[in-house]
Amino acid sequence: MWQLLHSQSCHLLRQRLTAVKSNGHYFNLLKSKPSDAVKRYISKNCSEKQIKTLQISPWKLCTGISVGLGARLFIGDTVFCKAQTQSRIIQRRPNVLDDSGQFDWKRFFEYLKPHKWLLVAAVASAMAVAFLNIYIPAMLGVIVNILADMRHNPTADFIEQIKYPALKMITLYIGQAMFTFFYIHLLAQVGERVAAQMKQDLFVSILQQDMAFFDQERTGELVNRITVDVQDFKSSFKQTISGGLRAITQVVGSAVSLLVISPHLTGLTMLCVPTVVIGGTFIGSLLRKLSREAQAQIEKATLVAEEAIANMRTVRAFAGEENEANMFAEECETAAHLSMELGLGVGLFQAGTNLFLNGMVLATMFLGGHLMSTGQMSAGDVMAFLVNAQTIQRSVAQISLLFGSVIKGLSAGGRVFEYINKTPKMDTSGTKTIKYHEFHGDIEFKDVTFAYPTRPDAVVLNNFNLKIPAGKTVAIVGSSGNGKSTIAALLERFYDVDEGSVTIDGVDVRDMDGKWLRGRAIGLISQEPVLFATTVKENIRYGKPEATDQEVYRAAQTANAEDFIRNFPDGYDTMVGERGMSLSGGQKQRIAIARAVLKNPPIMILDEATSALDATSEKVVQTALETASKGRTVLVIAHRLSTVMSADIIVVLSKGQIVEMGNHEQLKKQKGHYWNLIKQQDQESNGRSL
Ligand SMILES: Nc1ncnc2c1ncn2[C@@H]1O[C@H](COP(=O)(O)OP(=O)(O)OP(=O)(O)O)[C@@H](O)[C@H]1O
Repeated sequence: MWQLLHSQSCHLLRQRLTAVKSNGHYFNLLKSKPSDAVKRYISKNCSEKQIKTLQISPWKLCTGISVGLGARLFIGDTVFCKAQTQSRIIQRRPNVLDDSGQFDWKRFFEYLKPHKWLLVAAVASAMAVAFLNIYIPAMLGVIVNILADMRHNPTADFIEQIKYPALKMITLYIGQAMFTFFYIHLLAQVGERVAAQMKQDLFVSILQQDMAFFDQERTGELVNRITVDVQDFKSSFKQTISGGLRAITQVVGSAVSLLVISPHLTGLTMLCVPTVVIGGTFIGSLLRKLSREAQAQIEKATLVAEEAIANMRTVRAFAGEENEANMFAEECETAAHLSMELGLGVGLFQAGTNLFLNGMVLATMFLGGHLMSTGQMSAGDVMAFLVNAQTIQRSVAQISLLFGSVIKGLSAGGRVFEYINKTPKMDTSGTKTIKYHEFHGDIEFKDVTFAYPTRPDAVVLNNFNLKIPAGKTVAIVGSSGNGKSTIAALLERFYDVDEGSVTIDGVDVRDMDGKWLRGRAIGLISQEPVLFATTVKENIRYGKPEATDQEVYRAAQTANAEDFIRNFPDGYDTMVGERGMSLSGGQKQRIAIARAVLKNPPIMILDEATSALDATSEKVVQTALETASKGRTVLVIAHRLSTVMSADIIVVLSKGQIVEMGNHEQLKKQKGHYWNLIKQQDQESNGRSL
């Protein structure tokens, strides 16, 4: 036991030590005083509260489980914001333990509302079982009294006396079995329906969030909420209603029975109830906090594994398997410790409760025996009292067991509701569309100033102005990180400009119906075409779900993809693998072009569409792009200048500002920025060929 206490306390200490890890150096509170560098690190990175936490003496932490657990529960989480050893994990959303994940009771009842009658039936059945469980001891008491009478009066007709109570008892047992079946079956229906609805709403809510939301959230974290958290919540809900409600009813009902049987004995029992309630509520709130931490840590471990598996090629290419395994092990270890702390807390609580209740049973027997000896109670009464008291004991033990599950369920539910209730910051109420025959495709960026929401201080475009005439191809070039892709993102309205406007045919994109803008008006082909793990045909059809097979084939022809698709044994029904893994870069890109062409958008954005390809594939894809772009307004974002020479207008961008503009010949003559970029790229490619 002491070892366990010691390991818990040491673990607390270790967590505090990791909090002060600076550039790979640990400041060991046990052994040394902090160096100046560490002091500087602490004062820069930790709040006053955290510094106080770090200054806790190790001996105080090691003075036993109450202090250890208490310290962990009260001050543990303040350390967590910096308590990371892997830079990848530090990037995690910082407010995972804040109040935004509070359980939304109102919303929860809204989910229950459509199934209220099923729920009422389930609850009624559970209550019926509880009442039968309360009534059965009384009947047992009657039977025991008959048996006891038989000893004193052996001539009485036993069968006659026992017949009705025994029949009643059988009926009670059958009733109990039936209602047990009903409440389990009905509850499963309510739980599954509510969970399915919550999952769907959560997914829809996530899909509607701004791009800024996805810039800071991690895929694994979001997937966890849809799967693990909803599942945990559902299990907890079912257990609470079935076990918890039944147990509470049994406690109340049995307590009433006890009162009827013997107020004296019951008085003794009731004396202890307030202590249980107050103690339970207090410890419950502490354990809930600990459970949230443990869950967050488990999720973190999952994220590490998920990221490594999703990027297996990169991991293998950098021989990073061991590193990933170590990182995962470290996160798992921390998660296991937190869960053990939770288990310890729940265990202590449950053990304490059981001990307390067993003590009560002993006291009851002692006092009951005394009342029997003075003739105030019969043997049947004492028997009924004991069975009732045991029902209470079992029920309370069950409640304390459910405790952990309720805590887990509430925090999982809180995390689900946090995202279900999250409203996107961007205003998506715009409804304007432009009729196809009125659509020209004149694009204008007017006095645009923009910084990404996740980095509001880094202004990417400052007072930026650009007109893209309808039907022309405008290429934006410039060195890396200058804001080229940002221009495309603003035209697609992935983000809203901070100042100024982006218009298409004079209509502000903020006033447009976003679905129409991205689904119909603009086709985007980016550097890394993302394909879904389905057939070639379905991937192309993603551009226009209602497209016929003939339309899909025509789009593939335009994208120069028909030949290679037909050469696959399964043709258009070939499965492309996860993210299109079983296709070459050039093939993936041409399928992406076909997908964009299928929706026949008047505007096309080609964002570094060929930059990930080798020279041969680039030529094939470039030809496909030229065919696909005919008759449309095209915005080309390019790093490689060889792909933009035929553009009508070439815009040279530097630090978010236009520094040169004209066609290839004009800019070449000017011998300015464009000329320098060409020379620079020539040198780079010569260097590469050498
Ligand atoms: N989602 C984002 N959140 C925050 N900052 C971003 C985001 N995307 C880009 N940035 C930053 O905005 C600036 C402009 O990026 P952008 O992608 O527009 O450059 P680019 O000219 O297209 O670069 P490249 O040629 O390398 O693709 C960069 O400093 C980049 O770090």
